[in-house]
Amino acid sequence: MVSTVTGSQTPKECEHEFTFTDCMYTVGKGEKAKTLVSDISGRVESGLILSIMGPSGAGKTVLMKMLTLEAGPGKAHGSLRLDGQPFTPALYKQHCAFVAQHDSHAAFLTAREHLAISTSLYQHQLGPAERAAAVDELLEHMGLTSCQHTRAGNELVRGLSGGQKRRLSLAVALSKNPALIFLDEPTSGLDAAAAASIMTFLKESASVKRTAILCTIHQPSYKVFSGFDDTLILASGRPAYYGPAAALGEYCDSLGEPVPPGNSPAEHMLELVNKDFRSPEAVGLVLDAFRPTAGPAATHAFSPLPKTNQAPFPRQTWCLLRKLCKLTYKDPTLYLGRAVAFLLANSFFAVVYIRARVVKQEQIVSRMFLTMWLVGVPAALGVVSTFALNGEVQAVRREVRDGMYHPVAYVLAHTSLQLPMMVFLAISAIGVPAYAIADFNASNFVQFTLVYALMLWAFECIAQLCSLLRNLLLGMLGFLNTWFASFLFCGIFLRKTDVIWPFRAFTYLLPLAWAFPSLNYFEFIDYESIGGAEACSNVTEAGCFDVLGANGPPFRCPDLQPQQCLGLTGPQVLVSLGETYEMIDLDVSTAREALISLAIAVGWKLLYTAWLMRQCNETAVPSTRGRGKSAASPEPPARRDASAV
Ligand SMILES: Nc1ncnc2c1ncn2[C@@H]1O[C@H](COP(=O)(O)OP(=O)(O)OP(=O)(O)O)[C@@H](O)[C@H]1O
Repeated sequence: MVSTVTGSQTPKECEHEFTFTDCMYTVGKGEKAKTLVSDISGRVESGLILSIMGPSGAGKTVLMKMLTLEAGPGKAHGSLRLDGQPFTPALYKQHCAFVAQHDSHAAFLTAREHLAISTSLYQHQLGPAERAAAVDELLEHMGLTSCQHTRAGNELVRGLSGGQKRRLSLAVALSKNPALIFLDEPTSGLDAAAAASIMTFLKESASVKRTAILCTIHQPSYKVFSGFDDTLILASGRPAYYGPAAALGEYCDSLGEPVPPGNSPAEHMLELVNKDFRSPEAVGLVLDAFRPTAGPAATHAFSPLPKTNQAPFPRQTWCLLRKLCKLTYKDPTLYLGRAVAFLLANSFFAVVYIRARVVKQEQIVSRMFLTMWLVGVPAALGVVSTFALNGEVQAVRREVRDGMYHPVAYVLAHTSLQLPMMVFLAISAIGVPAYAIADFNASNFVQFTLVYALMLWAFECIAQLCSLLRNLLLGMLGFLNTWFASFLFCGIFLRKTDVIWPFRAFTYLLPLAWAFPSLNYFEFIDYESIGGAEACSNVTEAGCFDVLGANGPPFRCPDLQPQQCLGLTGPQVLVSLGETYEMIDLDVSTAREALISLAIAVGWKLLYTAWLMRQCNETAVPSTRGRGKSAASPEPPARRDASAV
């Protein structure tokens, strides 16, 4: 049995301190309730690194999520305090930063550009020269000066190495000057040398920047482990050791399990508590031997937490807009690549329907269907946005939680760029295919383009909404299904009135049904003389298709088959088509339809914004209820001292 440890004297004065006491996390209810972590306590202060280690399934991720106030499926209990104050989402936002296990940099921005953006948001009070100096200092501090102009890269684009990316993530976090940084597995996926170099930079950041660092780590090498000040080892959700990393070897001795020569204490201890290597009873003995130590009753004196103000809202929007513009220029995925894809796809359809380029009776229906393909196919390619934005939104959620900017600033910046890009995409989609190849009526080019751009924007907003689904595949399927519903219920295949409820809602809420009538109107309305089928000349003589009286609407002879003659002028054609395809209408109010399209797009955008804000604000503060008397005013635990074991 290991003796109870009195612990070293916690410094009575320190800059900042984060404590977590008596932490417990449970999922499920009643008989199915399961405790994932329990009885976990620890503390970390400025300048020190606390590592949370444990074999796979020990509860590191659960604990890290709980400490960073991330909402999860279960209930968190315990007391978290920063400088003695209850740890709230607001305190987290102001004074903490999180470095996720998977870096989420914009692949096409360089290390310097990433830091320039984070610095101008976090340190907005500095002038341009001071900010540039701050970026230089961060680059130098994290050893990134030599690769400052290298883009971050991703699986497809070469860029920074894994270790450099991790250091860039740390540098971005440091640009906030946080009191506390949480790191999730900072060395995972790195080779031994890169992991050791990360450790060096972490130590330096803690001591030079006076940051408290708390990180989870799976299996540290000796070099990495020796960089930690304190360590908390978990197994089966319980603490197996908490104290100075340097004292772990002695603790193993006291357990009667000395560290074998050539092994690191961390490696040895992790084997002692790993159920894959030892029996549950043997692991249980190690866990039972651990005695948590009560903290000293002394009150601490802390330096005041720095006053951090988020950049003013217009500045946030402006910085994000600049970042997004830069990305649009450098990253072809989102817009430039799609513009080319639209051009190629629509050119294909224009060539397939090449005979319809001559406006004559036999080709009018083909021309209408060509319009449908020119509209429908690029709309479906909005799925690319769901894919691209799913990655981006993960970074946005994290940055918003870390207080870099407000989610509405991001939505505004994104929308300000998105709107002109929709016009650009519309021109790419129809410019050459519709007007050069298919010879559409150019007199309404501007109106046609604007309605088309509005329709694309509505789909873009739907794609954005789908990108919020955490499962990318479900997001993409969600978008494609919505697009398909829009296509099916656009009014060509089914009359609105024939669609049963609740499916009829699709005919009102989705964009194609509102864009298609206007686009056909703009294409056909100005044709003054349409040649073709012989029947048409007879028809004219018979008086059909004439304007009734002076101002009446055009009409078609009741006994005339549409395939014989659809009309000699654009308005007549619109009337004829409208008899078969209900949504085509000579009397369509294009302004009204455009406003409805706009309202649909704005509706989807508002839905997206609300959901994004909800995701960004999903936090869970552990409750202290139901944890007994000690939980009401828990004391932070004392660090174990090497000499005390
Ligand atoms: N939502 C949940 N419902 C039920 N059990 C869960 C849930 N989340 C996690 N667990 C369980 O809690 C335990 C701890 O999981 P956690 O992900 O924290 O482990 P870990 O230490 O981070 O492991 P690794 O290093 O492999 O990531 C595991 O046994 C896991 O199966």
